[in-house]
Amino acid sequence: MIKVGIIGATGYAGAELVRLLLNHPQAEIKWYGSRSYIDQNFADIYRNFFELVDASCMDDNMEALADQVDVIFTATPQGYLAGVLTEEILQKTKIVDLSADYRIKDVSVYEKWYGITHKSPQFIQEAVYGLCEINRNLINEQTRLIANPGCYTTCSILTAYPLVKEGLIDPSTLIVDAKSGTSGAGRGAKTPNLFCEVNENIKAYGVTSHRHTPEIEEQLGYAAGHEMTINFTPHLVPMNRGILVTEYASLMKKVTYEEVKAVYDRYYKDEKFVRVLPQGVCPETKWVEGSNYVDVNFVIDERTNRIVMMGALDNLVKGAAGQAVQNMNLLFGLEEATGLNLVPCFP
Ligand SMILES: NC(=O)C1=CN([C@@H]2O[C@H](COP(=O)(O)OP(=O)(O)OC[C@H]3O[C@@H](n4cnc5c(N)ncnc54)[C@H](OP(=O)(O)O)[C@@H]3O)[C@@H](O)[C@H]2O)C=CC1
Ligand SMILES: CC(=O)N[C@@H](CCC(=O)OP(=O)(O)O)C(=O)O
Repeated sequence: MIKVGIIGATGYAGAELVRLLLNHPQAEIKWYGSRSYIDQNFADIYRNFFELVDASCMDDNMEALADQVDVIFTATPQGYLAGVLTEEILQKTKIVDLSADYRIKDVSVYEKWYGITHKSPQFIQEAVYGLCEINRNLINEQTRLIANPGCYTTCSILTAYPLVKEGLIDPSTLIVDAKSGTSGAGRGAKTPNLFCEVNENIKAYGVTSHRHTPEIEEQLGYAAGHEMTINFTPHLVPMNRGILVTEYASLMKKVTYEEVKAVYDRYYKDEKFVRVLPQGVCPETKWVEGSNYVDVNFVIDERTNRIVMMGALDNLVKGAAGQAVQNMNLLFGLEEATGLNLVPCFP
């Protein structure tokens, strides 16, 4: 059994990790880390775990935890892991970080967009960007630190990746319009996320300044083979879970539906968690909810010579905890989908 510790188990992403790991045949949760609920029953905080979890919340002492577990998931705010990570910890245990601390290779870019000083940039180069469909060859039993991609970025990157990589679209024209349910903002109380602010409403935020912009640019830039600059506009919508992205770009040449479909199929036909939908079917968040799937599709607009690419995923599963478990499986040489055979739920 893989012994697991979760720092930030009491947050939305951490609690989703608990839900997934309870069903994982080879993982055992040893540590439910918290900051505000130390010594309280975990199942008193999230009553969906009543009679399923019999454990109290522990503190966030990474040094003590590293002696006891094989892997630590940090589902904590930006800057937390960078502030506590040491070489000693990494020598004892593996880490899958759900925050953005190690996702961006250029520390000055991280510091500019996040507005915080990175406390341990010496580990940035070592961290592997854990987008399994693209980087699985870099993740193995020797890997110590995974920078788990987040919800908007996973959806945005996987939706456009094949066409950027194949040079079918002009990367300089890419526009990513994204929508998220409110669980994407975490469990902490914030006025813009109160019921009356969100219900019956839809609003853009972080326009031209959202911190996921450089992450998408960096990763799609690797696919393009050169630096990219994009527009990324997130919106908050009155749903619990779900990310929907609609991406627009100019085509480099005239292409048919069949040609583009063949490209998507070439990249994703063997990918269990990426589903390329049939012609004319647009991805919807409700068809991926509770699962580790990303649904993608596209429509060519011959009138404007642009292509519209679409993707949908569950922000807490493929956008966070599910992807983190996928990475854990690779880190321990397990079949990548172990514990992740989750059928989407509806209604
Ligand atoms: N929500 C989502 O859809 C996604 C989130 N993420 C990322 O996952 C991480 C967690 O997000 P989310 O679960 O939404 O956030 P939440 O606000 O719901 O949870 C944050 C967690 O971190 C703990 N925590 C907060 N501050 C500290 C601290 N100083 N020291 C130790 N623990 C602390 C909290 O503990 P306590 O509650 O006990 O105080 C809580 O368990 C973030 O980095 C986020 O960007 C990534 C992808 C998707
Ligand atoms: C709705 C909402 O507020 N969403 C969050 C994204 C949370 C997340 O996924 O952050 P990381 O991918 O960086 O981990 C936001 O826009 O900041």
